[in-house]
Amino acid sequence: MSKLRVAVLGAKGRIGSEAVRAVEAAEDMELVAALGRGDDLETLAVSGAQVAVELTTPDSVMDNLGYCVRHGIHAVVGTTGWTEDRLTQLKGWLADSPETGVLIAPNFSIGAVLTMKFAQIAAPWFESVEVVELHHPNKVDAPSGTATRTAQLIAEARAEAGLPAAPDATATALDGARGASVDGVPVHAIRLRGLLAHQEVLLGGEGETLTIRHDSLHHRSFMPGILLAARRVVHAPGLTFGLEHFLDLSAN
Ligand SMILES: NC(=O)c1ccc[n+]([C@@H]2O[C@H](COP(=O)([O-])OP(=O)(O)OC[C@H]3O[C@@H](n4cnc5c(N)ncnc54)[C@H](O)[C@@H]3O)[C@@H](O)[C@H]2O)c1
Ligand SMILES: O=C(O)C1=N[C@H](C(=O)O)CCC1
Repeated sequence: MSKLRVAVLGAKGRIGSEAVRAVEAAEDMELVAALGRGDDLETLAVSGAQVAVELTTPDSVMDNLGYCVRHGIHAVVGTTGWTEDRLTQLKGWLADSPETGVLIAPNFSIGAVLTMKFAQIAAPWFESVEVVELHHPNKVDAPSGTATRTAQLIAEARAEAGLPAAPDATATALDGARGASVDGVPVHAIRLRGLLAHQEVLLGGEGETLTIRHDSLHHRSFMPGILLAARRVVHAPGLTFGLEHFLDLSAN
């Protein structure tokens, strides 16, 4: 059987360099290109890449995806910084290239995907909820893409259940003391040397609290999700947002 031809963009970065090793080690894949900042995107077409794994920076991702979609190269995207405007632009490009698939995953680690799912399930049952994300201090965006997505899913679940805003009597606060509000859910971002990527979802009701915590301790935690996504995205035209759509998360 022919191998899946995979390229990595951001190949010298923290997660990109790990992805290069993971693709090289995968028996059903061939690493056909490994691009860093300033490298010629034409390499992707010339190398015959079927899937580009995009792990660069929020200022580079749109140009890279524009190229991939124009050339019918499927993409698996871990880069953060997604806004409604960016998603609308990407969907427009995909409409002109209907056989191309793009998977955007706020987080590729299975534990983080499950954290989001568990938080979504728990959200309607608790009065209070806050999200704390903790990352290495070289991270350029805050809050993390994972925390933003987690808060959006929680807010949707609370709205569907008809829950009012969480109780909060704060009358005076220093700017930032109550975190950033993502759809009404407070999100707090910690940056600390020694950390990689961690998240806590804190839920509270009368007389009880529930804490859902996930820790990525090594960039290897993201690799099974990236490889799975690369295998699946070639069969999933259009935009898929969230790795959970490529996993069967239904409980037996
Ligand atoms: N979804 C996930 O599971 C997940 C996990 C970890 C990191 N991330 C995200 O991935 C991105 C990269 O994270 P990182 O920690 O590896 O950052 P990093 O700064 O270590 O790596 C980014 C790399 O991309 C390169 N780059 C920038 N523009 C480029 C371009 N146009 N073409 C090719 N390469 C380019 C940079 O030179 C750098 O080497 C961030 O947005 C981060 O939040 C996502
Ligand atoms: O290290 C990073 O940067 C990470 N970024 C993603 C995010 O913003 O959620 C995923 C976790 C690691």
